[in-house]
Amino acid sequence: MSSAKDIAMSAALERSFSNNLSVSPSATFHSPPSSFLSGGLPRRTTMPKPLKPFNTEDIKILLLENVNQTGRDILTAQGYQVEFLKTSLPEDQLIEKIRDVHVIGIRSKTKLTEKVLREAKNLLVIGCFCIGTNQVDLEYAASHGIAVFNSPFANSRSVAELVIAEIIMLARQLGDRSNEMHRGTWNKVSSKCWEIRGKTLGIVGYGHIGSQLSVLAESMGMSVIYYDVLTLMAIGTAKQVPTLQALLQEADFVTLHVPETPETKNMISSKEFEQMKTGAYLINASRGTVVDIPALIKAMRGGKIAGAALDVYPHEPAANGDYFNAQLNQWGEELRGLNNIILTPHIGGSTEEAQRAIGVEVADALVRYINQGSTVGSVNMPEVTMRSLTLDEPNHARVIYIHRNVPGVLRKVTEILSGHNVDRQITDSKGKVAYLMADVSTVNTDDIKTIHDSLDLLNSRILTRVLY
Ligand SMILES: NC(=O)C1=CN([C@@H]2O[C@H](COP(=O)(O)OP(=O)(O)OC[C@H]3O[C@@H](n4cnc5c(N)ncnc54)[C@H](O)[C@@H]3O)[C@@H](O)[C@H]2O)C=CC1
Ligand SMILES: O=C(O)C(=O)COP(=O)(O)O
Repeated sequence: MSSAKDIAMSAALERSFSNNLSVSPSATFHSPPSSFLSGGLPRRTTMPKPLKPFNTEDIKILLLENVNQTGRDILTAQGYQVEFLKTSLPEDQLIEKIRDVHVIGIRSKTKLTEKVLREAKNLLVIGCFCIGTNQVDLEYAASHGIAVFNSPFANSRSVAELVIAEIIMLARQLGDRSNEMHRGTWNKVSSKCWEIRGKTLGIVGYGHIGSQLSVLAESMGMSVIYYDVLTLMAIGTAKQVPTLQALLQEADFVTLHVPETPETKNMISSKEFEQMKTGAYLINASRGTVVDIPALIKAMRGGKIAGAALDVYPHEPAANGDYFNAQLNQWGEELRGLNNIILTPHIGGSTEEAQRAIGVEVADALVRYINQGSTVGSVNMPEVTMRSLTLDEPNHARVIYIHRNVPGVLRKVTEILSGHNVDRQITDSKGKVAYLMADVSTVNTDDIKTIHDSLDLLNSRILTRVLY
């Protein structure tokens, strides 16, 4: 029977068949860093050391958009090769780079379209170190066996706090007064400056951010109404309204917290501005496509809208630097010329607290997926996990078979595994893709190769991985 080390070697070899990993002859087990153990998998009282599968130095990771140090530390501690860039990349450079890597970490700017992903022949997993996943073609990724993870709420509080600040800034025209003082002008006015106490906040999209904001706004004396496509539990004394129109007609401040989808594109346009109260305010910290910017400019110039705060834009640059001058948009100059408009460079989630938490959460999810195949928290794969195999379980292998969700697959997989003891197995599906995970024992190097090759020959195969 092979030793655990042999099996790790063979696992690395097996992976090289499906993922073109180069395999170093020095594959060994290392004691795992603490992050490996902190991933939310079942713990035992006397914790056997989880196996560190295959040669982790073979895993190549590209991190873009200044992913936080916490995340980089977790990934480098695993021994992976981590390349880090502060900015996003233009499409041609992205395509060049993505061909080579097994993992890519991005934030909201990097567009992983079908065109880009088609070139990503070795890619196993994408980490979105942010909330939004609209920048990734999730369906294409899933149908090619690429799992996608994000951080669903680690920056929600930061966004909600930014919006609170903006509500008061707009109500008191703070941006304009501050700009005037910077230019040396003393302009003390109270006309059309308001307290927020007693005013109505209309929240569009009552998810993680919207509901957090609801709590903060009520604690400052605002009344909260919200509109959402789902019927959701109201927090505090907030009230759900049945239509967007009902919200727009009643709210003094309208704030948007919906994802970017075809339905939310230009959700707030001329018709919606017409429906808003005269003198109302608009805040958009969701996605730039949700607001029709020329319509906003018109509504502000005509006095219908008394102020606006924009954190997000239809086109955002890959790196810090000149924006309105560099971007091909006709309205940049017009926006800057308006009164009482706050323009921020997509900083809703940009706090130390949020970025550190996101770094840890997403990097941990990537490690669990790469090393153990666990898809818990994935946004485009069925959620499947099992406890990790440990050093006191030699001659085991973990089989991961991502396949098209069609009839008859399980029978064929069972046949392939039938010569071995299947210690545990779990399978689940999401749409057209299914994910099967099985731990088999009494396997040696040749067995693993046979299992891998046989699974690879099935018509239903999307991706086969054998770990340990
Ligand atoms: N400015 C920034 O830095 C940040 C922006 N965001 C953006 O904020 C968005 C919202 O974030 P979360 O609250 O965490 O998302 P979430 O998924 O928790 O909540 C979104 C809510 O919008 C609702 N919704 C979806 N489509 C809708 C529609 N057509 N009409 C009405 N409601 C609709 C959903 O049912 C859900 O309740 C993210 O998708 C992201 O695009 C998120 C974090 C930071
Ligand atoms: O979390 C999100 O969806 C955001 O919009 C924040 O994006 P960022 O990480 O700042 O690129």
